[in-house]
Amino acid sequence: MKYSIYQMDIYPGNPEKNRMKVKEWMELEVKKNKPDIVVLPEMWTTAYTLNSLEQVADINGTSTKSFLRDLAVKLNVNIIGGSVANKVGGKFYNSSFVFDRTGNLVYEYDKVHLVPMLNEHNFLTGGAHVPQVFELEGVKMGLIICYDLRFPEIIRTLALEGAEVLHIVAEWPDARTSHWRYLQLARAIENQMYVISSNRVGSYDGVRFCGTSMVIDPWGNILKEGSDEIEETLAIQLDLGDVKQARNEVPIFSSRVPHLYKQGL
Ligand SMILES: O=C(O)CCC(=O)C(=O)O
Repeated sequence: MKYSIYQMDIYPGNPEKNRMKVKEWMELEVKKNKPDIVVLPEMWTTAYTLNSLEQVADINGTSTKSFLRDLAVKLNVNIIGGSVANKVGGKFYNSSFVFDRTGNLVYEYDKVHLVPMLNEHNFLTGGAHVPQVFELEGVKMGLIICYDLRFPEIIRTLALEGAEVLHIVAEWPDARTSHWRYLQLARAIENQMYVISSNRVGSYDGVRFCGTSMVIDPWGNILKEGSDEIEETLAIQLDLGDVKQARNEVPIFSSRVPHLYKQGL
């Protein structure tokens, strides 16, 4: 499975300009590396322009869905569509869309965990459902958004439901780069899954974002790591058979004793 991950800088509050930028990147990238799957970062149409959501957010995901669907079909590529600010029924969500190469919307998810450090509760509504497993190219996968990474229980649930790859789309600030790196490594090792992340670079409103997008294998080996400041593409071919091998050699899933674990945790 070939991946191309876009570690992108984002024009604040300018969906049109960001869509043009992503289109150009994807067209070039598909020509150059022929990926099966491309990955975009969190809130890539607007950045964190929370004060202007009324002006810049998608409505019912309409613009983003038609943009991503068209690209998926035209370029014959699966798209993990990062996330976008999205107004649904008068409320704003941080929403992800995944399209397969035939243009089917195979998954959508609204970020469940809102970030107190960004006062997100004053602007956004948290999603009503934890992430679910979806499939691309016959492989079971999951997707979480940024702060969700701090909640291992939702990722364990994905692994228990068969996910072999976890995607993380993010705008993670450089004030906590070490958390970003170690938490991803821990999630990969404890769930014996690939972790693939796309984090933005650049700055907005006095916050610098740390890039450091990663590809980690089920043993916790870092196969690729982006820089902490420049825009770049991480292109890589993965052998997903490694997941079964890791789970056979260290069989943590059959060693679990869930009847002893506190219910609801
Ligand atoms: O958890 C963190 O430190 C950063 C989270 C965040 O910035 C986000 O979810 O957008």
